[in-house]
Amino acid sequence: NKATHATGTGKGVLGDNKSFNTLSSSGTYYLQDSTRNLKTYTARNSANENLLPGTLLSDSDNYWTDGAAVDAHTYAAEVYDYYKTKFNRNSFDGNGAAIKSTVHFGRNFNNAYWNGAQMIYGDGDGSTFVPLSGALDVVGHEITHAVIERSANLVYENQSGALNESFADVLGNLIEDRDNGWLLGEDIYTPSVSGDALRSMSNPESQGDPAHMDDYKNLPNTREGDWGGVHTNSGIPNKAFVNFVETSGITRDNAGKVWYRALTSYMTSRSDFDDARNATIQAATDLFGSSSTEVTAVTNAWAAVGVG
Ligand SMILES: Cc1cccc(C(=O)O)c1OC(=O)C1CC1
Ligand SMILES: [Ca+2]
Ligand SMILES: [Zn+2]
Repeated sequence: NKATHATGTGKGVLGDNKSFNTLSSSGTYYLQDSTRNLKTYTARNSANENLLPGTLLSDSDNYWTDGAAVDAHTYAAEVYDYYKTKFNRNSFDGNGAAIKSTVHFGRNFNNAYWNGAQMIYGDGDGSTFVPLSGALDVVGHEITHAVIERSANLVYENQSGALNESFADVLGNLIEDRDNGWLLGEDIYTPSVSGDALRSMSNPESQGDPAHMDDYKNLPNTREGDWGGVHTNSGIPNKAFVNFVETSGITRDNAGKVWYRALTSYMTSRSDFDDARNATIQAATDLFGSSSTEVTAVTNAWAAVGVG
């Protein structure tokens, strides 16, 4: 008998109820959404990347109690839908590529990343992080790394790497779509501390990150130097995006269209902050006209962080 679509239900990492597409085959349900080409696996706490993607998650009654898996699957569906409906992009490659997510990678693993082929989520150590798929902005960030790789393919070091991180933060928060929500990872970071986050786009300095070129951190291009500070110098383009949204009165959707068009039409692997400024000005010009308030706002937004 062939596999058929089913609807699973379950609780996410934070105990919230949700439903999602699963596949039913020979009496077993699988975490596979064939309408969006999503598959969610478990590494069963192995840290061996050679065993990825691991085991496709299955369940006997389609009621799922693995919160990390439920969130990885449902949030990947939300990210897929965002790219499809807002930008008419079918998956990260634009061609319906399978979005594979593996949860429970490693032990106490405080990390989440795109490894060039799939997403990998650790469970966190319970004090710095809870399972990292439990935040929509994180899942949006990780899948956007894949979109970036298949478009501008910004090299993950120095200014191009900081742009890679920034575009992932921007899209992650646009997809999460919270009121004045410019924090990253707030839902899964330090469960015993409220109000903090991994990063803040509106106030990078609050997490020790620069919000202006004057404070650009010249870190070594090594693992210890975070490849030239890609997760910290991202504060500068992040702040530029927040300036753009908050001074122009543009909708978040239209701001996202400007950034997406810059990324996919004008930026390349070695684009630096000045190139990103020019790309976003060109994209705003394409979409709203050279004398539009949007073009003025995006120009001022970069100037305010010392770019241009
Ligand atoms: C938690 C974490 C550790 C290392 C790299 C990344 C990474 O994906 O760059 C990472 O995920 C994030 O930054 C998400 C957005 C909060
Ligand atoms: Ca957020
Ligand atoms: Zn990242």
